[in-house]
Amino acid sequence: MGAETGERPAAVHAEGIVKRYGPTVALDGARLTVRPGEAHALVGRNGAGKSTLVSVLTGMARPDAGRVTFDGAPAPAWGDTAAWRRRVACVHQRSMTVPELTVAENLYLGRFPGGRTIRWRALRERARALLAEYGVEADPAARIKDLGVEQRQFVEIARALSCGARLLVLDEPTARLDARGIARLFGKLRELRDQGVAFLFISHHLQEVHELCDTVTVFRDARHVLTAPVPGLAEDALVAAMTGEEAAAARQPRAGARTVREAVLQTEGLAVDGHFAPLDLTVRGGEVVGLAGGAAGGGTAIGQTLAGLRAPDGGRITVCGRPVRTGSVPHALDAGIGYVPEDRHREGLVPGRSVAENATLTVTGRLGPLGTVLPSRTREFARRMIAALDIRTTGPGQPVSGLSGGNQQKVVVARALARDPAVLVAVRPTNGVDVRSKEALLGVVREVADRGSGAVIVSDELDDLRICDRVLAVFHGRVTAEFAAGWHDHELVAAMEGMTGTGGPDGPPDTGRTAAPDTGRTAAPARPATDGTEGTAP
Ligand SMILES: Nc1ncnc2c1ncn2[C@@H]1O[C@H](COP(=O)(O)OP(=O)(O)OP(=O)(O)O)[C@@H](O)[C@H]1O
Repeated sequence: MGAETGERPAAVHAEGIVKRYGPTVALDGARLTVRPGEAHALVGRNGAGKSTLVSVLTGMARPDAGRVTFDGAPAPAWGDTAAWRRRVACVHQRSMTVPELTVAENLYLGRFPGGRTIRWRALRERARALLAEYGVEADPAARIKDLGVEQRQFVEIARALSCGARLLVLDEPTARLDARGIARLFGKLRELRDQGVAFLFISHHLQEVHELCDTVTVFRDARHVLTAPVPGLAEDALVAAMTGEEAAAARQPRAGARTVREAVLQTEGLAVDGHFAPLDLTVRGGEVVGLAGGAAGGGTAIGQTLAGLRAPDGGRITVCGRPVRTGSVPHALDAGIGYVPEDRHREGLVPGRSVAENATLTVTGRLGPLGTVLPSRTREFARRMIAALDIRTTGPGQPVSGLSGGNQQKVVVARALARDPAVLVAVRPTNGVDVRSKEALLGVVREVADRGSGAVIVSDELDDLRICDRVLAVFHGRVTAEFAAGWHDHELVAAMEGMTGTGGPDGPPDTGRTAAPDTGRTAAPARPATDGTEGTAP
């Protein structure tokens, strides 16, 4: 924001922050300064201390040492929640709304106007006015659980800012949004910034940092290592600061020529009304197949149906030629389908259990004993996975609740691999995982296929799809095009958004994530898929 705000005290300034969790030093003398009206990114590898700093800056965690000021004034007293809320607003990695309550109730949770007697009609009217003030389209009477991720986040932003704060902290807000949702979120953030709101934005998507932020701070191993203006900062330099290594050439495993074996997974006419049309899919051993599409495209529902979490309205699934009873998680598991869910919090982990236990528990084993897996094998498998997936933990015995978000996601992937699945079905497997760990994780998926299993990756992340031998674009629940390895980003992005067979040869620059829909792209023609099983790139 330049000279006019340069003299003003920082929106938030933190220095010398130390935070320990038992033997883990989550922050070690960390510092950060966000200027008024600034869009400031905070990046770093999984476990670098970003979310811990967010907790300290929002009054949710008490640092062991250090100082925080807002607008030059000392941070509120520990425990004075209302005072913290007036200083800083926060949208967390995990939704802090109450799903069963209405939008209006959530907006005024813990601060119902009018004292003890709640006047519901007046509350809804107030909520309506508040939502309108922040340009949020949501019905105050709707239950939060019936809203999409994006609307829920906007409600959280409105709630957070309505307490008077001029500083908004967003911890991985784009992790569960598709390209259109991200474009709308960024539009809203830019509007808020024009009104003088500063924000601290945490993301593993470096192109989002470039798109939205003026300044970036890098944390590594619990410490501040760099603060620099975003324009002119090369991505290599940013990654080097995050990893402490010289930037390596892209090591992303890519699909290549492979031995493709017999079919490990087949679906015939598999369909869920309102989610996806009859799907005939064949995945062979040695093959990684991508289902490319945004969150609402139907890919997630396909993944859930394959995993037995959803009962299909029609169709069959076979694994290695044997029929699988659909709509049953135990049968899918027994048949050899390993599953990485999109939402690690809801479908993923048992927080109180250790990394080793979680890595070997099956979904159905959640409440029961560890089944046939012996503890020593459990630990051994966990050790191998900790190394292969680069999980930052004090050891296999650490409870997963003590792991950072990205490291928890890696445990979910480890668990899906524990049973040596015939086919691995992974929905957005690198969600929340840092740039370097992403390479390791995708490399592991590639190896699983190279050893003879099949894999299906459901994602709209181009990096996830790059390791696939072929990619089927899914739009509005239908496979609309098929691409062999070697596709161009712009043609796949266009197909994911339902644009098949339009435009000319030039596309938007490759960004790694599907571009927002308003980037003015033109797409190369994609060949429409026939049955979703065979095909070549256009
Ligand atoms: N409640 C907790 N108990 C024990 N250890 C914790 C707890 N919260 C965080 N840690 C540890 O502190 C370190 C920093 O974690 P933090 O969540 O701040 O990382 P992060 O940079 O946000 O990572 P990610 O990108 O994966 O979200 C990690 O080693 C983590 O295991």
